[in-house]
Amino acid sequence: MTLNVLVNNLNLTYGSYPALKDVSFMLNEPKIYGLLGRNGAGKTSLLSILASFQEQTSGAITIGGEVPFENAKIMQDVSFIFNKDYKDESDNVKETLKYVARYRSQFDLKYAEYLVGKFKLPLKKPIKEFSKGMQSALNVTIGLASRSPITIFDEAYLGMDAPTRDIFYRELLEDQSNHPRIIILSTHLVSEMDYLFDEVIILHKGSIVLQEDFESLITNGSSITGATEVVDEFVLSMKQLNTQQLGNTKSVMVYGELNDRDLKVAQQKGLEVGPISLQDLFIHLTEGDD
Ligand SMILES: Nc1ncnc2c1ncn2[C@@H]1O[C@H](COP(=O)(O)OP(=O)(O)OP(=O)(O)O)[C@@H](O)[C@H]1O
Repeated sequence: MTLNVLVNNLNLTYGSYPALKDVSFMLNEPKIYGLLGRNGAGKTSLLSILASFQEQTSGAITIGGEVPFENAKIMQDVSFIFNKDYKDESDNVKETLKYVARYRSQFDLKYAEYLVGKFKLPLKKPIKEFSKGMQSALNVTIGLASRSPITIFDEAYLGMDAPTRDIFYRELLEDQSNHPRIIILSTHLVSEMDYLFDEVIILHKGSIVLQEDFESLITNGSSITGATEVVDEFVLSMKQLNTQQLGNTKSVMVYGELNDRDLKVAQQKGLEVGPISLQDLFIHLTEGDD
């Protein structure tokens, strides 16, 4: 079952500070959505509204057609995994998993135990004595094993070392292919995680600046590099995203599919045509006046 998420002209202000400005989007397929944004862009604010942790100032949000705030039925179907503070948590992994299994109807305890083994988490040690990375691994275990129709990971990898993050990413892809649901991953680690995303949403200063299918985003963007005057002429009528100049060599990021003729002309003129990365695009779309 896929619950769709509809967000319409959502605003959130803290005092007079506008943290979210007219945010609208729709998630209606069981996919992995990458939510990208720089520090303070509003990712956690947005995700905490989706998870009913707080209410918006104005605008509408529905999950499966229902308003999620203080809605016990919808809250059952949404898991929000964030960097929880476990400093007072004297329960161990075993007790914690048992507790979660009691209130998450789709929780797969066997799978959770398998993940605990993969992450090599001690079963009997109190969680407050775990390292930051171990606590994150436990959070991820709970998030994956809950199998909630809407699962949100808000920078869930914090403190994990590279091999541990790799286990997280592999398990995420494997479990998503067996149990498709709406997964939202908020992250700064764009180049490391881009292959996980089916769709990308970029939030900048509280507003959505892009929502696009990852494949088409990457195939529609190119970088054109060569002698400045030749590059300038070639990209003249194209949508230009970013420019870098090094001596007389220029590199321009363009958006819009290049046809065979364009590619032939580029070759004849000695231009190098390369792919763009999501990271390049992210940097470009979120750079600016700071
Ligand atoms: N409780 C709060 N009171 C006042 N301002 C807040 C509060 N929570 C967040 N903000 C502000 O709202 C803006 C968005 O914060 P938010 O935590 O949503 O961003 P983020 O994209 O998750 O950032 P990061 O990537 O650094 O975690 C920031 O300017 C932040 O200072």
